[in-house]
Amino acid sequence: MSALLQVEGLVKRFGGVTAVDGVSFGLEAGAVLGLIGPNGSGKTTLLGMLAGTHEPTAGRVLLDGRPAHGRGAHRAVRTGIARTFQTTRLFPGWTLREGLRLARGEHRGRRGRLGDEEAAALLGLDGLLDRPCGSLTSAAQRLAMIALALATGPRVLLLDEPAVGMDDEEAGALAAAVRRVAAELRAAVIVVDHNMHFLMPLADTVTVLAAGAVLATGTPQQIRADEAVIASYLGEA
Ligand SMILES: Nc1ncnc2c1ncn2[C@@H]1O[C@H](COP(=O)(O)OP(=O)(O)OP(=O)(O)O)[C@@H](O)[C@H]1O
Repeated sequence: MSALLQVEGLVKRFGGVTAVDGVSFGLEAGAVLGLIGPNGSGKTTLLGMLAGTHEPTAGRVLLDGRPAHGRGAHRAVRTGIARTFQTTRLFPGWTLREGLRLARGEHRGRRGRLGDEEAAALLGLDGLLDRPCGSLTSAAQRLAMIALALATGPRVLLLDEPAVGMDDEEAGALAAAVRRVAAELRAAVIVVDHNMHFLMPLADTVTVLAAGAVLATGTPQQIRADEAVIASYLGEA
């Protein structure tokens, strides 16, 4: 069986800088991939190519065997690839329910869309649907951003440093929410984060980037024991 998401030989150059240098991997529905690596190793640029905001210099992204790269962020969402960002991008005066309505309305007709209560329950935001987003804790705002991404009915969800600024308890709740999203919605999830306490228990597979290329891929246990990974990244993480 071929993977839901197939990434084949992706390259991205910015002038003379090669940010991503021939990255390939496959990801099944319901699986969580952790993407780690030192600052500047190409993680955000790779997510940008998957999310349609960066045109690959070479290579391709296939969703269910069909090309899904280089078509702009809006088309990527329509195709079924949604992302969140390192910074929160919520309208502070809007409630989560209003945000969900907007996100859903923009992508009318997509399959598998979640109801408000269902989205809130998946993310552990029960009871917060009608509060202005600006009044939520920063951890709840990060979960709310994931809810908005889910409202578009993605089959692939890309999370860029979702646990930033969270304490251990908040990061644990986020990890549980991401697992529910993968298991219950059968979404393939890619999580970029520098917080190994959060990411290692969450990920099924971890891919390590160094200087734009894949240094190692394996289970969290294999990655923790990989000497090249420890030398280039985990030793300082
Ligand atoms: N728009 C751009 N123009 C020129 N160079 C860029 C651009 N975006 C990224 N780069 C370069 O590409 C390389 C990879 O950057 P990227 O942001 O993808 O890394 P990262 O692994 O996400 O880093 P971090 O962990 O700090 O977020 C870096 O050398 C960066 O300076």
